[in-house]
This record gives sequence, C-alpha cells and structure tokens, in this order.
Amino acid sequence: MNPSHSGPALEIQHLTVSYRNRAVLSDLSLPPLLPGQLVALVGPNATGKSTLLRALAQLVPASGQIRWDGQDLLALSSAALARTIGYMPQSLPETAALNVLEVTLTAMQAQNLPASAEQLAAMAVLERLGIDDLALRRLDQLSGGQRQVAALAQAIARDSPILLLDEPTSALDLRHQWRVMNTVRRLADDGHLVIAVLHDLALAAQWADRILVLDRGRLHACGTPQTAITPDMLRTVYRVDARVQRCERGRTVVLIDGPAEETPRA
Ligand SMILES: Nc1ncnc2c1ncn2[C@@H]1O[C@H](COP(=O)(O)OP(=O)(O)OP(=O)(O)O)[C@@H](O)[C@H]1O
Repeated sequence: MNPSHSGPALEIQHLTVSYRNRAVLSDLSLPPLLPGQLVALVGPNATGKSTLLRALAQLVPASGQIRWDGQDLLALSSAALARTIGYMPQSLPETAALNVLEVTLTAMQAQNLPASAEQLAAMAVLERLGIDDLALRRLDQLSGGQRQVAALAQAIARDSPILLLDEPTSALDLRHQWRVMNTVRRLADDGHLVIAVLHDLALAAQWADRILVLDRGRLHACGTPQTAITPDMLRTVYRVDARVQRCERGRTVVLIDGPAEETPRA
C-alpha cells in the first residue's frame, strides 16, 4: 500500500484464473496501481500477462479481489464496467465488416454523447493517433499495424479511467511505436491508469513509471525501470545472460549475450 495515496487505486488481491482447471494466475496480489501511472506488464511468453488483462476486463472468470476506487470491479454491471475500463486486445478481428470510424464510435456508446459530439470526439481520437485518413477504411482492408492502431483508438475512445493495452506496439514500425507510446504516456499524465503488456524492455523502460514482471503467473518484481530491469531478473525470469546499460536521459539498453545456463527451476 502507498500510505500517502488517498485517491482511487486499482487493487488486485489473491487473483486466481484457471483454464480447464489449470491455474495460469495463482493467488496473484499486486501493489496498488494509481491514476497517472503507465505500468508496463512484462514477462516471458505464456506467463499470464494477457490473462491478467483479460481478467481485469472480465473476459475470463477470476476469483479474488479486484477493486477500483473502493468498488468491487467483479460486481460491476457491464455498462459500469465499460465506463471504467478500456481494453485493447492483441488484435481486432480481420473479418469485421465495420470501418475504423464505426468501431471507434461503437466504443463511445457508453458515454451517451449526442451523435454530432460523438462523431467529432471519434475523429479527434483518430487524429491523435494519426489514422484519421483511415476513418472510412474497413478493418479487413488494413495492414496489421494499421489494425493495431485502430484497436488502440477503440480502447482510448471509451475515455475510461483505466486502460488495458495488450501489446500495443508489437506490429508497429519505429515511428508509429513512438507515436503510440507518446499518446499513451500523455493519457497517463492526464490521470488515466494505463497498463500495457510490452515485450520490448527498452520501450518499457523509456516510457513506463512502473514495471510489473510476471513469471509463471506470479509477481516476480514491481518497481521502477531501474530497479526491475536487472541482469539478475533477466537471468531468473527470461533465462538469458544479459547486460543492462543505463544511457543518457535515463534510457535503458538490454544486451542479450545468450541463453543462461539451465538450472532446475523452483
Ligand atoms: N482460452 C484459453 N484456454 C486455455 N488455455 C489458455 C487460454 N488462453 C491462454 N491460455 C494459456 O494460458 C497461459 C498464459 O497465456 P497468456 O496469453 O496469458 O500468456 P502471455 O504471458 O500473455 O503470453 P505471450 O507473451 O506469449 O502473449 C498459456 O499457457 C496459454 O496457453
């Protein structure tokens, strides 16, 4: 707990999620996550990062406690949940017959805006992400990277206090990565709590305030980029020998030397 914090917080305690009786997240408890934070959720493949986001968005059944601003998220109606959480999946369906503007407008319905204001707000989101020229393009006519930015637009359009982003930059070139991370950083600075799954640790270190490292469904570390991204963590969690260099302006570079010598895992 952060004893000096008195506003809303996302509190996750004893969270367990299982698929067919196999626990993927097991009794997971996290420090409170606060508005204004950009939290990078990192960890190896299949360690439960997407499952955690999906549990928070109530797309998979979970047990334990998830509270936001003192309210039990697991007990919220779907309308209240839609006002509280914006969720960006790893990808939007390729086959959807909707265009980018239509999927963005769909996400805005929970706000009950007049139609003209809704249209303007949706276009403002697309402009912010640099995809306003794609507004009338159908999802099945977009590239993978364009579809990823459209998925982000849909999540942002909800204007919810919590944003959950599942690998928002994995399909993007360097310029679009920067634009997306800059937009996401600004949303956090404006008071949203943003939790983003990121595989690129340099990107996570550059933009996030907090790094949550998951390892096989458990919290391995939670801290600043400096405290969480270390050679020791990389050896234990990712099983690679690596060097971590801190460069100018606080940038972090991770240099992988190779797979760590295998030792039996606990
Ligand atoms: N719908 C499902 N049914 C059964 N098992 C699932 C399902 N979704 C995920 N899993 C399993 O749960 C585990 C965690 O998956 P999850 O997608 O949460 O991992 P992740 O950390 O996001 O991985 P990645 O980095 O590869 O995207 C994996 O072993 C995966 O096979």
